[in-house]
Amino acid sequence: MMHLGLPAAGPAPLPLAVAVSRPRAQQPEWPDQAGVRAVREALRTAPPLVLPAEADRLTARLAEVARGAAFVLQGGDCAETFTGNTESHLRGNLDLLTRMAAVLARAGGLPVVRLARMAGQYAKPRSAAMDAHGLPVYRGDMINGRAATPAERAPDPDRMLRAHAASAVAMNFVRAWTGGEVFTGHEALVLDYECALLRPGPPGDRRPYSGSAHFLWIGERTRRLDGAHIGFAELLANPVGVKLGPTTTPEEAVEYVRRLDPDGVPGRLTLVTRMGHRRVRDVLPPIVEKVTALGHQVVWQCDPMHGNTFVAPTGHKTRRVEHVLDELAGYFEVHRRLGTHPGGVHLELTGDDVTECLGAGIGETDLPNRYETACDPRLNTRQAMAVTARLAELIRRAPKPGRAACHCHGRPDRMSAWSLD
Ligand SMILES: O=C[C@H](O)[C@H](O)COP(=O)(O)O
Ligand SMILES: C=C(OP(=O)(O)O)C(=O)O
Ligand SMILES: [Mn+2]
Repeated sequence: MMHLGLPAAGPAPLPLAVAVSRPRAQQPEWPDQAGVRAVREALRTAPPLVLPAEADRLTARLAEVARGAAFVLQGGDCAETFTGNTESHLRGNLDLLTRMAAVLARAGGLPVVRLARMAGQYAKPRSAAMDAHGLPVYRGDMINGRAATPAERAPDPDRMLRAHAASAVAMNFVRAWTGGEVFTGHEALVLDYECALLRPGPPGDRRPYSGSAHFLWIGERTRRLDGAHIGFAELLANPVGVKLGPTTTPEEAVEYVRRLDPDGVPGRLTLVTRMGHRRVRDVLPPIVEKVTALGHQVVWQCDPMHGNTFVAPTGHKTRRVEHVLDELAGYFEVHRRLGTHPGGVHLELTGDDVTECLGAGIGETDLPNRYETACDPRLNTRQAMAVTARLAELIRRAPKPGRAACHCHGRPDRMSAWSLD
């Protein structure tokens, strides 16, 4: 791995058991501990879904993004489901991601790294523990069922095995359909699952690799610095991300960089900012400035979805495309002003013809027509392509790295006019 010339290899990582014994937010209350132990054992010996060398390849691709020579497009369902793990759904989402990447690659004259929220996005952090019926909330197919009955909502550890199997099927399809160069990622949420899927790297490596995905991120609800999720992410050899919501302070952001990228490996850490369209222009600049001053080559990525969710009068959780576009514009404005690379975006979208977000032909009265998401509202194809067109404009207008006054990145050594990978 390439290092930045920061102090060489930091302190040895903590033992896994110590790291994940810290406060564990958003974990299922499994009723059956013997069942959990048996599942963990089965996952420990199961084939991993991805291999260490693939994760290293992604780190190298993200290092290109970090230094301004590429762009990363991450997208897919908010929550995958077992019944939705079909050929047409996977193909629709992958094809949409590929179409979008092609437009962005042409606009920017830069390679676009495709990172699918797929083959593992089966667990959800929730705002409330109980739903309107007084039942435990749905937390993703890896944990419990969506139907509003006590039996379905009871956490079932066997679902972790089903999630692994469904992810393997999806991963097989991703590899076959795309020819192998689309990477996958999901939120590292359920620690019983993620810890059991850790695998050793090459001899001599101090850090284990995740066998569950190429890229894992820590969510806004589980990112406390003294918590188990950040402890887990610190240990990994894979590239990792952390979601930063509008309450993040610049000092906290710096601490994430120190903790999650102790060795200064370009592309190791992605900071996923999801500030909301109203806050992004105020909250993002001091964070970017303070992190930039540290000298690490992180990837900046904008998630313009999660800060822009509201409930429509119909009762549907939704998002307006215009708010998504505004947050993206704010993100580009901030990075352009500060001379940093707006390295990527992270979107919830689907190739299915859903009516979950507002805009591009979908109004409030259309929401009930095909509102199919298991959790958050996704952009449909038309909406995602509208976002892509706007992104293409923003990318075209952004100063090209190496030509602009970009004080944190070296000159890119690889500028391809048309490339998806
Ligand atoms: O995907 C993100 C979160 O899991 C989701 O927004 C939480 O939804 P909730 O606020 O309805 O619990
Ligand atoms: C839970 C998610 O986002 P956040 O942690 O930013 O709320 C998500 O990406 O689905
Ligand atoms: Mn979501």
